Amino acid sequence: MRFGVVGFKGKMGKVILDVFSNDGHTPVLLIDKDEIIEEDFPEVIVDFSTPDALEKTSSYCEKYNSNLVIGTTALTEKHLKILENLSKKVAVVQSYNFSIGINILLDLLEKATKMLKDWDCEITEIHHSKKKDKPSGTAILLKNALNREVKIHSLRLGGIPGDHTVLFSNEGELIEIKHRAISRKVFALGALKAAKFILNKKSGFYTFKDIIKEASI
Ligand SMILES: NC(=O)C1=CN([C@@H]2O[C@H](COP(=O)(O)OP(=O)(O)OC[C@H]3O[C@@H](n4cnc5c(N)ncnc54)[C@H](O)[C@@H]3O)[C@@H](O)[C@H]2O)C=CC1
Ligand SMILES: O=C(O)C1=N[C@H](C(=O)O)C[C@H](O)C1
Repeated sequence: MRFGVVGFKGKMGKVILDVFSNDGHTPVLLIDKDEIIEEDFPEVIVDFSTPDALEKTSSYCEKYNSNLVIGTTALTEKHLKILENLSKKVAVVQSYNFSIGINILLDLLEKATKMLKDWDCEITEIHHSKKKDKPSGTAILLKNALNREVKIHSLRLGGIPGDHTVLFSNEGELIEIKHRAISRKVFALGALKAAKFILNKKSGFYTFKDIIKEASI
């Protein structure tokens, strides 16, 4: 496929370029804060950058009729509205976490929270010191799956790609449900799976959870 990357100079952008190129796909549009390299029209644009880039990303999707995979976190209502409108014209996959493990964990939590409704519950997330947003997008997804008020504890240190733990405890027991991304490649592989999924779709809004359900992982 011909693909574009928004945020191509960033940590995720570089890994996405590597993973997509190694799978035989061709980068034809590269966008970062201060540079645009436009060689051809992309069938899919992948955006792991910053919420401020979204209007530009959306305008490129419209210009080229490109489908969009977006992993950028810290989106507000305004950004979600832009994505909703865009998804009437092209296919959009949006997720705050493109790992398979977290998306399975979301399903498990919906069940666990019902079984453990009288237990205390809190979330911890640990990421590299360069991460700009807090709490992580994934922690917000986990909180939504728990469907109750829970505290999120955020730590920023070193080069950790992404650890998330949900803790349930009563007087005598502690259950820890933990996910660790061992490298950023896992998110790029998820983005590739999403890009292949929407390649020939006309329009619509999807999450990564929809995709792994349909593909049976
Ligand atoms: N959904 C997922 O699975 C994952 C999401 N992320 C998210 O992806 C985003 C990027 O993460 P990193 O690569 O670690 O950050 P980063 O800071 O290393 O890279 C961001 C890139 O975006 C560029 N950028 C800034 N403003 C821009 C603009 N207006 N237009 C175009 N490009 C612009 C920056 O110059 C930089 O190259 C974050 O929101 C992060 O939370 C990260 C990993 C996994
Ligand atoms: O910024 C990151 O690095 C990550 N961001 C996502 C998030 O905010 O949840 C996903 C992953 O944890 C890595």
